[in-house]
Amino acid sequence: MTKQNVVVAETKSGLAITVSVSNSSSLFSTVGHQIKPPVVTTPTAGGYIAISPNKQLLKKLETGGMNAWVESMRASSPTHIKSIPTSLSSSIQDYTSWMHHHPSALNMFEQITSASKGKQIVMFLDYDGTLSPIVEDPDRAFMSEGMRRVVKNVARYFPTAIVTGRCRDKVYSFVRLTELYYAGSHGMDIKGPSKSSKNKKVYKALVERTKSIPGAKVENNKFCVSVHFRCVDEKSWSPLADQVKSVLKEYPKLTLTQGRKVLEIRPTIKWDKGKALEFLLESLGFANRNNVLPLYIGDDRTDEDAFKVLRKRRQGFGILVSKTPKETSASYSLQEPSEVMDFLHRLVEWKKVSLQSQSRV
Ligand SMILES: O=P(O)(O)OC[C@H]1O[C@H](O[C@H]2O[C@H](CO)[C@@H](O)[C@H](O)[C@H]2O)[C@H](O)[C@@H](O)[C@@H]1O
Repeated sequence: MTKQNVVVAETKSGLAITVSVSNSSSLFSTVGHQIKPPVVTTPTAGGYIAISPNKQLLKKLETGGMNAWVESMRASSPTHIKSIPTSLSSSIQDYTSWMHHHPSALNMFEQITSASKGKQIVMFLDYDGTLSPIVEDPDRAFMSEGMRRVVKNVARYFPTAIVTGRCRDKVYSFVRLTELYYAGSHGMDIKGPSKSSKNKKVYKALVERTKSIPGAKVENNKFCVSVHFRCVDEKSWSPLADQVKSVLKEYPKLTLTQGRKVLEIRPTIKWDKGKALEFLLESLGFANRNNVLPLYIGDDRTDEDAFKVLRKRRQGFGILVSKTPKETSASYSLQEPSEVMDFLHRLVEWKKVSLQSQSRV
């Protein structure tokens, strides 16, 4: 059984979460940043929410169902949303119905702020596709100065955390705001008993086996590895999946998830963005308080784990960033990062005004 010690520590760049996995065979075990003595938390049972789709994906790989696998890659890519209907009128109908169930957070702004009366808003923000636009080169997914300013302001009024699939250092190099909390690698930092270099081996193996596929890009996220296929010709998706499969076979402790034109290879541990959200709430002293309103804004499948947690807790709101209808557990939607920026800006202005009126009373 894998035992996880979760450590929370203040660092210059925010809050470091370290999950120490004492199972020596676990993948990507490496030394995290452990500043305070460990607060031992055994993540509760209930399982790793992303496990069933992962199992399905792996099964597809094992059974050689390459077509199904490539279908799955297509389905995870916004330009291949299966539900896009062929006729314009049914498309409009679907969109209208989806918006009815997931109205724009900008239009629902008053409802959101009135739900926060007497409560502390805690803001959780995904990075890619939420604070920065999706771009071809993952190393150039920069955040605009305007977005940085507004996030800085949000953090002046509300505890604010970035929860990302990226490694913490990398996302910090993009965001560069010391006043935020950062939860990297889908909310986990893993500390193992030894300075294992398995993650580097997996990274190198993936680089080696995908180098003949034009456009494929492998990114080392410290505890996870991303294989990007945004710039890969669709004809090569199947051979690319084949190569990823061959690496996965050598590391049975690895699991596979999908993001936006990205295959994500990560350790199988009971940790995801939902658990990270709960852990952050607890660490900030907000766990069992009903005077807290968590808001989580994200665009990716991995953000669904956090949306589900908020639904389950019947607390706060998940806001999905998407231009197209998608199955989601989020309550509200925003179309793109520029709308995220507007929403955050309005929130800051609303808070300023409410603080001013409180001080007049
Ligand atoms: O949790 P997130 O902050 O949303 O990070 C998830 C993955 O985001 C990055 O990939 C995505 O954005 C890239 C840059 O815009 C884009 O090129 C790629 O197609 C997207 O999937 C990041 O590079 C991954 O490592 C993260 O896991």
